Amino acid sequence: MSLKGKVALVTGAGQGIGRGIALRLAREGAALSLVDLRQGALDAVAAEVEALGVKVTTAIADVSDRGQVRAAIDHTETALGGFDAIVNNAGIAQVKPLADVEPADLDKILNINVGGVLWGIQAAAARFIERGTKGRIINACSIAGHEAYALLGVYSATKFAVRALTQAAAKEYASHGITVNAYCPGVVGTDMWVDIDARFAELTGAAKGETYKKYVDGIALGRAETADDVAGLVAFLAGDDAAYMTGQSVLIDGGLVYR
Ligand SMILES: NC(=O)C1=CN([C@@H]2O[C@H](COP(=O)(O)OP(=O)(O)OC[C@H]3O[C@@H](n4cnc5c(N)ncnc54)[C@H](O)[C@@H]3O)[C@@H](O)[C@H]2O)C=CC1
Ligand SMILES: CC(=O)C(C)=O
Repeated sequence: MSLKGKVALVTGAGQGIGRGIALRLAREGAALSLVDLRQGALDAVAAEVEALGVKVTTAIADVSDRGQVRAAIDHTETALGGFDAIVNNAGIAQVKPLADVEPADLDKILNINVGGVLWGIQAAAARFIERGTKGRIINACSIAGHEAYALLGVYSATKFAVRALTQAAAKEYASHGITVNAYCPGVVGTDMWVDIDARFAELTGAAKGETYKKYVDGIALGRAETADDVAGLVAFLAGDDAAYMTGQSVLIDGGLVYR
């Protein structure tokens, strides 16, 4: 598929899955607006994107802040001359037994994982409608959005919420030709999983690496997922071949959760 002439904004683009998505969309010809919390990380990914021969810009924004998300979209249009797709990828994990969750924990993860996706949907849809763009909204869900995991209960709840927002937004914006879908990765070897594994070790006494290995051992295709595995699905969702698809939260996990 070609995304030549399209402009895509990716949040959480400074590393991990977001970086992989940015590079893949760039390889398909899209101009990229990279959004994250850390300028150094954004600059490094921007250099990789630029080397692929497409235009790129960066913006610092905390996705839990609605005003900052809107400002990042404004910046994208000004810098790249358009805005066709948003990938609401930024998210955090939290490993805790439900009994130990504090109000501040809940606020933080809801504000980023659910608020960040909601503000991205809201701001992108408003701009697409204003411009008459049949835009694409693509959200980060997870296997944990289809099946909740012990010690990842609140994280799982945020991903169930992303699935709900994806369905509701698809219904609300379909009449404008805007599609809304989500990708649901399994176990991707990013820093997020390094942290999850370390927290499981603290809480359960598992050896370092043991929890990650246990999860990966459950994957039918026999290996951990890469950011590029996820990015291929996101490129499809951003492209013409997905024009008739909306409201779906698609599992891409090598065979781990079956729905
Ligand atoms: N790693 C995995 O196995 C899986 C990850 N996911 C989801 O994929 C998405 C990306 O995950 P990873 O790349 O693994 O995570 P990561 O932790 O490696 O990278 C996340 C990026 O998001 C940025 N970020 C965090 N909070 C932010 C905020 N408030 N505003 C702006 N940027 C922020 C971070 O600075 C970082 O660059 C997340 O939504 C995650 O829940 C879903 C399923 C599996
Ligand atoms: C990080 C994540 O979504 C899982 C369940 O691996």
